[in-house]
Amino acid sequence: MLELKNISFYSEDNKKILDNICLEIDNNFTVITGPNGSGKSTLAKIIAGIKKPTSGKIIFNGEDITNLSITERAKRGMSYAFQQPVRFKGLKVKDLMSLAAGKESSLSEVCDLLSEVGLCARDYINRNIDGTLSGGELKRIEIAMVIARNTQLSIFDEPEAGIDLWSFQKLIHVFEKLYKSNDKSILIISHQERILNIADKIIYLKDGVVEKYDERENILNELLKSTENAQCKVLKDKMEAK
Ligand SMILES: Nc1ncnc2c1ncn2[C@@H]1O[C@H](COP(=O)(O)OP(=O)(O)OP(=O)(O)O)[C@@H](O)[C@H]1O
Repeated sequence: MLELKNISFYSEDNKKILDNICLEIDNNFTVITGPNGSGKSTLAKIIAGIKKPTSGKIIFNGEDITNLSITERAKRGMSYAFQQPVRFKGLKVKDLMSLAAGKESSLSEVCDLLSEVGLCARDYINRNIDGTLSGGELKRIEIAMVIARNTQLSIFDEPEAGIDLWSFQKLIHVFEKLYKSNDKSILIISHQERILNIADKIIYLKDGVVEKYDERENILNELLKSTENAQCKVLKDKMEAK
């Protein structure tokens, strides 16, 4: 479905952010994880068309989409939820859901979507999408929008960021349902063990390079162990410093 061929990305000040990424992502539930600053968001933005790679190609369903805009990619079946949600001036929540679904959504459809992401429909349906909504509320509305779009590939950048534990628990079910109910694919950038636990495949990025890419069962234990070891080392260093 999605193929990344030799994708590299350099910032304006010529810093290497992604180095020759080669990946094939099939119809499944894939999680990209890795340390802060390893290039996860940059890679997701390159896939969605928000950033252009410095070199390399992106193939989606056999078509080279490297030079296509976000809108053109969206038309071909890709949607993206930002780590920092965007505000849509002059639009109400219910309008946004209809726009995302590409049809006039009924009240009950919008209510279902909002409750999926843990928002009480009655309180939010007529709210304006503006600065009066909290970061977590905006984030959940944006996730609901991606669900409403129901495209072949949905990309979520750190859906857990700014979301309380209770809503996060619900979101996990939403992702599972979205993935299992139809043969759509999900690509999530996440540090959360609970999301890693439901992935089919995990991509581990480090310093702009794919260090590991495998089925969850072949990679997760090793990843968690290395995180534990890293945490132990920090603790040990702190104790030794005392
Ligand atoms: N336009 C830019 N100019 C300079 N550096 C950049 C630019 N965009 C990203 N970077 C740097 O590239 C690296 C990768 O950033 P990116 O946001 O992709 O990381 P990430 O893995 O998603 O991190 P996090 O887990 O903290 O969200 C970081 O060191 C970041 O500071």
